[in-house]
Formats: sequence, structure tokens, C-alpha cells
Amino acid sequence: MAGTRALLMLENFVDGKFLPCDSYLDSYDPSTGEVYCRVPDSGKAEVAAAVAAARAAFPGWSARSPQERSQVLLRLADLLEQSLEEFAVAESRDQGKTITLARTLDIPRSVQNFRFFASSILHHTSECTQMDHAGCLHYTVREPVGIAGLISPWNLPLYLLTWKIAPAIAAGNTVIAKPSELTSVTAWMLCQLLQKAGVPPGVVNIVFGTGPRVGEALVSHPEVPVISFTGSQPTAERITQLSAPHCKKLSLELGGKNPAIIFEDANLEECVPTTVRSSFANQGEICLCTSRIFVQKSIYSEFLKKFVEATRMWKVGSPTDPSASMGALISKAHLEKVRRYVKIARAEGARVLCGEGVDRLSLPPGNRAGYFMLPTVITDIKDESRCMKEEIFGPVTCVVPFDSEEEVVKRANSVQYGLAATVWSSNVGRVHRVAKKLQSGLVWTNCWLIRELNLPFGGMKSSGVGREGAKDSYEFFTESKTITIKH
Ligand SMILES: NC(=O)c1ccc[n+]([C@@H]2O[C@H](COP(=O)([O-])OP(=O)(O)OC[C@H]3O[C@@H](n4cnc5c(N)ncnc54)[C@H](O)[C@@H]3O)[C@@H](O)[C@H]2O)c1
Ligand SMILES: N/C(=C\C=C\C=O)C(=O)O
Repeated sequence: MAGTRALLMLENFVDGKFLPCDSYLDSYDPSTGEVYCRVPDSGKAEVAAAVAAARAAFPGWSARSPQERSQVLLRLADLLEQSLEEFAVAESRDQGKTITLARTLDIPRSVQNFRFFASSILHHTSECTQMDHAGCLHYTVREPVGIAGLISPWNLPLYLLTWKIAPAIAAGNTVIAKPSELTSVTAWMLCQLLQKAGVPPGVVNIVFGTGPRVGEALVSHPEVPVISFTGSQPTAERITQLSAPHCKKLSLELGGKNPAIIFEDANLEECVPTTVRSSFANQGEICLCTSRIFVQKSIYSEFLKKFVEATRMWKVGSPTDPSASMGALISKAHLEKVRRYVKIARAEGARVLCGEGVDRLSLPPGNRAGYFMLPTVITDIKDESRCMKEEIFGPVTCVVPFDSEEEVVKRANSVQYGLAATVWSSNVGRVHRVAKKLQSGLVWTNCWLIRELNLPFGGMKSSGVGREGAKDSYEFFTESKTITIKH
């Protein structure tokens, strides 16, 4: 129940205007378990209105020069940066993450997304070849695709939404974005900045609501030729089915079951704290989080001891507590799902070394109905176990020993996913060799989550289709045309 405090009421943003909706969904504060906000439960009608607005805005926006569009993106970045604290507080409340993380990662990166694509759009070149024997010159031009549908998840709400909006509009498209119904607030706050930044009405439209209703209406709409999706593999399958009759262009950024491979010559001083962070940052709710840690046998006991000690130092607490490293998980249902995985591991004979069911969670009274869980380390677990195969997307990581380089590469590659891996060794030859053999779109060696936005981001196998980044996002959000001039 809502209690006595007024609820935050969100509205769709279409054609530069905030519009109420016929029905609304409750949105929970994960750190208290209370409803604090109501989100439009949009459907086909709202998508149709957004398509009409995006269609009308397209000719004007796509005709602007990249320099003009770049200026608008830069103003948006500045406005967002000026409101950084307000956005960080809102993101933390809506998602459950700590304010510290929202303040240092989510919102700064959202600002950077606009600045980065404002700059990169100015530097693309096209191809040209000559065919002297035929008296011909050939060259390519790139044009925006049209209306882009952008669907994003709840774990890094504004970070991942702006990672799509910025390249799409920089390239001259108009967009209809659908954030996760669980975390809609910062997207709605962003709408308030669009007009101030000079984004013309209809260029960015945001429709809120659930996947099956508004998400499917967007994906199925014949006038939306391009869909950029970040989320889970089952949803990607559904989106692929719905897009197929229209031959839509699809970008799919999906889940992971990311290995960390720790060799005996790793610098444990750096490896242990970074692997704790790569396992549990954002409550383990990052598609790039480590969830299978392979440690070479000779250092296995030493690593395990240090890793468990360092994990126990991670404080779970109110997202507003500056000393907390982890906040609340996104929802009650998700918390239950993550806990179930720990139960399954136990039933399969694995050992839980710390966290769920072993240590006591201590929370302030106001947070006791929130969706909290301790960071949990599991060992003595088989590679075939569900916790070693399936994406848990929570604060649970498994540690297992290995003998040889060849063996660990094979085991690391033995899952359906291929998103991100980390490799820890001071042998540079080994680092290159192993990185090359891993079936993974991203390999971080002796570090984690250092992002270079110019370069391709994305996964192999069930972790996705396509890549995002300066060149990749530009190519995705534009169509190429080859022109031949006979002279
Ligand atoms: N590879 C990446 O960059 C990346 C980044 C973040 C999250 N993820 C993945 O996302 C998943 C967690 O996010 P989630 O639970 O929000 O995923 P999800 O697939 O349930 O939802 C993602 C988005 O899709 C929408 N959606 C759901 N069903 C839909 C449908 N039938 N048609 C259209 N849209 C629909 C949701 O409303 C939401 O906006 C994890 O698997 C995680 O690994 C991947
Ligand atoms: N897309 C990116 C990160 C995705 C994280 C998933 O949870 C990025 O850093 O660009």
C-alpha cells in the first residue's frame, strides 16, 4: 500500500509534451518494499501517438547537420551534469543501488554518453573507390534509419538508456524509448531536460509500461524499422520473433555468465578486491559481473581465504548510507529467485562460505522490508550445476579450482553465454593467449569494467547480436548507400 505520502506520478513524453495515461502500475522503492511511484501502463495507443510524433519530427531532425545535432547533445549533457545529484538520488531510490554508485557511475556515465556521441558523430568518414577502366567513381553515404525503438533494462537505468538515445539521435534518427517498468523515474526526469537542451518535439519520445504491452506494441509497429534492445535472452527471443515479419534491424545486448580466470602468478593484492567488486557491484546486477571464478590450484586456498574475508567486508545497507557497498536488489521476485539459486547449490552438495544462510544481515529498521541480501560465495560446486551455468544476476559468485591453461579455457567457454571475462596473470604472453581463446565479446585482463566507448561492446553466443560503440552504434543507427558516378 502506498501509505499516506503522495506518490510520484510519471507521465509519458510524446511530441515534447507530458501526457497522462488511462492506467498506471505501482513502482516500489526496493530499499523499503513500499510503493512510492506510479508508472504509466501504456499500450498500442500510446505507441501510435509516439510514432506519429517521431514521424513528423524526422524530416527536420535528420536534415540538421551533425554539428547542429552535436550542439544539442552537448547542452543535454551539461544540463544533466548540473542535476547530477538529483538524478543520483532518484536512481538510487528507484533501483535500490547505493547513492554512491549512482553518483560515481550511473549518472556521470549518462552525461558521458551524450558528450561522447556528440563528439564521435563529427568524425565519421565514408568510403570511396575508383574504377578507372569503367570510368566510374563509387562512394558510400550513410543515412539515419528513421524511427528507432529503444528498450532498456532496470539494472543501470539511465546509463543504458542514454547509451542508446545518444547515438540514435546523433545520427539523425527520432526515437521512441521504453525504459524498464521497474525503473522509469530518471528517464522521466530526463524528459524535463530535453526541451531546455533544444531537442525538438517528437525527436525523443518516451512511453512507459510493461514489456508484453507497450514493449511488444513498439517492436511490432511497422513504422519502427530498427530496435535496439538490452535485456534478457528470453525477451530477445520474443523480440526477434515479433520483428521477423518486418525484417527489422536488431541490436541485442543480453546476459552473461562471466568467468574470472586467476593464475598462480596473479597479483592478489589487486585481484582480490577487484574480483569482489566485479562479483558484487550494483548487487551483482550488472551483465558484466563475474559469477564463475576459476583459481589455479596452487593458490586456491590462499585466494579463497582472502576473497571470503574481503567479501565479508562489503557492507550491505541502506542505499543512502555512504559506508554501504551494496544496496537492495530490484524486486521481491528477483530476490527470491537469487536466493533460490543458493538453495539449489546447497541441495546439489555445494558449500556456501559466506552470505546467504551463513551470516546475519543487519539493517536499519526502515529497511527491513527491503529486498536485501548479503554477498554470497559458493564453492565445491560442479561446472554442470545450475549456479555455474545460468545467469543469476545477483550477489552470488562461485569459486572453483583448475590445473592448466588449456583446461580452464575449455571450462570457461562451456556455457551458452559469451559476454565478459577477466584474466589475472603477470605473464603477458599468457594473458594474450588466453584472451584470444575465450569466447567472450569483452576480456579485461588484470582489471574490470574499464570502458573505452570507441571500441565495440557486446557479446558472443547467447549474450547478444551486434555491438555498440562509436563506429558500431553509428553503423547500426544508419543505413549505408553505395552511389556510382559514371564520368
Ligand atoms: N549485455 C548488456 O549490455 C546488458 C546490460 C544490462 C542488462 N542485461 C541483461 O538484462 C537482463 C536483466 O534485465 P531485465 O530483467 O530488465 O530484462 P528483461 O528482458 O526482462 O527486460 C528488459 C526490457 O525489455 C522489456 N520487455 C520485456 N518483455 C518484453 C517483450 N515481450 N517485448 C518487448 N519488450 C519487453 C522490459 O519491460 C524491459 O524494458 C539480464 O539478463 C542482464 O544480463 C544485459
Ligand atoms: N553497455 C554497457 C554496459 C552494460 C552493462 C550491463 O549491465 C556499457 O558500459 O556501455
